[in-house]
Amino acid sequence: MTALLEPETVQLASLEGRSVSAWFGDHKVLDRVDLVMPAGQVTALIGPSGCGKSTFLRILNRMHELVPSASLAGEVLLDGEDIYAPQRRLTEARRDIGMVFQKPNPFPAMSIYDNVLAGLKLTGRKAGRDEKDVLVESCLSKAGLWNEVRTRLRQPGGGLSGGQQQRLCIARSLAVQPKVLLMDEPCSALDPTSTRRIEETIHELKREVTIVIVTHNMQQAARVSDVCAFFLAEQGQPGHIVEQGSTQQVFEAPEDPRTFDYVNGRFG
Ligand SMILES: Nc1ncnc2c1ncn2[C@@H]1O[C@H](COP(=O)(O)OP(=O)(O)OP(=O)(O)O)[C@@H](O)[C@H]1O
Repeated sequence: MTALLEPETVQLASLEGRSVSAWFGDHKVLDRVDLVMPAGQVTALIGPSGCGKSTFLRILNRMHELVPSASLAGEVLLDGEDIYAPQRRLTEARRDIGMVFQKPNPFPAMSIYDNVLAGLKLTGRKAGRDEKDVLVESCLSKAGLWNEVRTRLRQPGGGLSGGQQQRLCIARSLAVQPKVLLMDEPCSALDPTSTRRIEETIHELKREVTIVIVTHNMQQAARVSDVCAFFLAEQGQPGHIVEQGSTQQVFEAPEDPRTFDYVNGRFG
């Protein structure tokens, strides 16, 4: 059996969208998006509501195709390999590229311990009790939750606070050892203290997993990300990237006046 846990093994991977377009039926919502999300860095996707950030994020781990009317064009390269290539399995992309959603979604009646391990069944990996214990502790520690739950691992995940539930969901994502973690507004349902805890967790995690985060919070994008992409959908046009670059450049010296206006809160 493959060792379940190799704490010293860091698999940093880059993700790249190449000329990604997306449709719902005949409504085109993204137009030829090119974006490199560098290995071991945090990439923030920002932009007004409806400009296609979440759609782009869902394309990155093949969730977009779950919507019956949805289609797409372009490529998504994980370390240079197209996740949409015919020989690549859907489950492979979902294992390599995890997702944390806006609303924390642990299995509420399942124990904290079992919540962390919930994804393992999907990947078909088997583990003994000791191995599971090590994995649960490791993932909860990485998600910044271990000290708060170590004495109540058998209690239901639904009994945790919203912020703790979100960190539990991060731990659950980490248990299958993804190469990339996608986060779709992970703090929007949380209070400021829980938000800061998640942001600290993101800082810690980027040492071992590439992170892509959608956020409406400009301060958060500036605090957590290394790279930033500004999406916009103008006057019924499909969403596209207006500007991308280092977060410092996008926030402090944007080239496009629309970026300047957006990051300074002038619209959206
Ligand atoms: N399941 C769906 N069916 C049809 N249209 C959809 C669906 N999901 C999103 N859309 C449309 O696609 C466009 C992009 O939506 P998307 O949610 O990706 O934008 P967003 O930038 O993430 O918005 P927000 O910041 O509000 O979450 C919008 O016009 C939206 O109405």
